[in-house]
Amino acid sequence: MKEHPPFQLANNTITDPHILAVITRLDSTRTFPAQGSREAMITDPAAFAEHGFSIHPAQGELIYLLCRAMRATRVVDFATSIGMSALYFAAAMKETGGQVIGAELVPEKAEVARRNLAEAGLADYADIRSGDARHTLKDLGGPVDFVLIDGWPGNSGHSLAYEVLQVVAPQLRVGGYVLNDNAEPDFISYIRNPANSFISVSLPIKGSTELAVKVF
Ligand SMILES: C[S@@+](CC[C@H](N)C(=O)[O-])C[C@H]1O[C@@H](n2cnc3c(N)ncnc32)[C@H](O)[C@@H]1O
Repeated sequence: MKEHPPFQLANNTITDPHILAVITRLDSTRTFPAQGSREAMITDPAAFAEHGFSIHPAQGELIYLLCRAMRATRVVDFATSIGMSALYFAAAMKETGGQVIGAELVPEKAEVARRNLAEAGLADYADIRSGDARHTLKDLGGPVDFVLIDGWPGNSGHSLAYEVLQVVAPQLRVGGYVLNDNAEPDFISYIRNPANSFISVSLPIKGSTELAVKVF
């Protein structure tokens, strides 16, 4: 996993000191598992409960800015892990009066995420669902404005990113965004095929970050 410049408070997106304190703590305490652990990641995500694998600040700020720009009120965080991406989403939801729906398979991680959101004063703006996202995200309660697909190695023919996209894309409104970390090949070929109702760009953030918008 690539290192990135330390988190800086140079931008003017999130200014609440409680939220920034939690983001800064999570960013400065990242841990990375040993190389070659992909097999174990597929078979036992719980073995990685100590590792956040969190999005980088530039991705978080982009999420925050776009959610504010579109006045998003129902957004999805797959997956939540210990809550870094959920913090950026929930910070935006605090301003728009909305809610982030998070999905996390490992219960200990979901609990840590809830604690981090509470410490940031954002508990009221987040619904973190424990369990397999392919089930917990089936009913999002209405049209969704923004989805993060920050996945995990899958154990079937398709990546988890692709499979979760199939669950959430029908619930995304036209004009809604999908942001993807990890660039899973089957996900990328699906989202870049205009017949699938998306147009998409690859942004040079953390290697490559795919940003797509649903156009019909
Ligand atoms: C890359 S991390 C997410 C990081 C998070 N977005 C952040 O910024 O902190 C991927 C997470 O997916 C979780 N996961 C793996 N399989 C899952 C599944 N089927 N449903 C929900 N979460 C899953 C893992 O436990 C891991 O915490």
